[in-house]
Amino acid sequence: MNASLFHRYHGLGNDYLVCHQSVAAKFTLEQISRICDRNYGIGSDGLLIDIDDEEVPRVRIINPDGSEAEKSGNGLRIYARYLFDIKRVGHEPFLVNTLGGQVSCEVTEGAHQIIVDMGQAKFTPSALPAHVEGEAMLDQPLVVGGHDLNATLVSMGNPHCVVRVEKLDLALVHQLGPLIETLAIFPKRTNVQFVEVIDRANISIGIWERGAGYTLASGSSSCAAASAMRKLGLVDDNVTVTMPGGQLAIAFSGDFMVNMRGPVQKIADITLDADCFYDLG
Ligand SMILES: N[C@@H](CCC[C@H](N)C(=O)O)C(=O)O
Repeated sequence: MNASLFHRYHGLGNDYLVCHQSVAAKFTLEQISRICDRNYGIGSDGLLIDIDDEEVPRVRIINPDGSEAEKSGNGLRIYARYLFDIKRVGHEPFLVNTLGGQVSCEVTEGAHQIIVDMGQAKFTPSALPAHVEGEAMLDQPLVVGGHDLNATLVSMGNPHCVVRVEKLDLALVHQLGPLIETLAIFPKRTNVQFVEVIDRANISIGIWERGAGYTLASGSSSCAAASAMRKLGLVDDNVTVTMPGGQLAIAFSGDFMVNMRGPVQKIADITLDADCFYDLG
């Protein structure tokens, strides 16, 4: 196994590097942050580490700031495509373990469309976790940076704060996203979505990701935003989520079981040069 081989993929412009656990083991978290840096490293919205010595494939999801995420929707679609590319799976559905629970994946349409059963959306604040009283926070007032917002808290295995707006303004996502991510009520920080409901089958979202910042798309964010709007009764069971990077199809069944379908493309295999860390000491 090449000591520094990375595989680069994107899902709607949310890009990840994938590497085997033996490659990741060579690097500190500071070095992984450097690898994800867009100016001083290869650049990516995170690193997916393939753990292949267990019965069920497992993926670890490292954000560009070195923190570890429990789950990632685009990350899971990309990991599924990677497993298909290295011929560990075929077109049959298969399981993947994450810190945020087990999911089922299926690689379809010549490997360009991936379906993931993302598990259940949960609304109890303790699931995120969030220091909020009550069984759920649904479209409740939240004042941030002098703005009166309405927020719904959702866990998809990872934490999400979904802000419903009349008109989506991406400048506000950049401005308030980092403030919401680090509010004291979220001890593990949170991902943030601003959501405009277009109609009962369409929503439009802007995303601020925990540990990564502004991203063009996010799978777990799409699931969380659609779940929040479904819980509020504003959308039906099939929802198209439009993001700056493109669209994902979200479908609900049972008690908020969430299915996600969307594309993945491979970009490159990349060999890292050790000189990348020369100035890190
Ligand atoms: N891009 C992802 C989410 C990645 C994890 C997130 N930053 C977190 O810390 O929870 C997605 O597509 O879901």
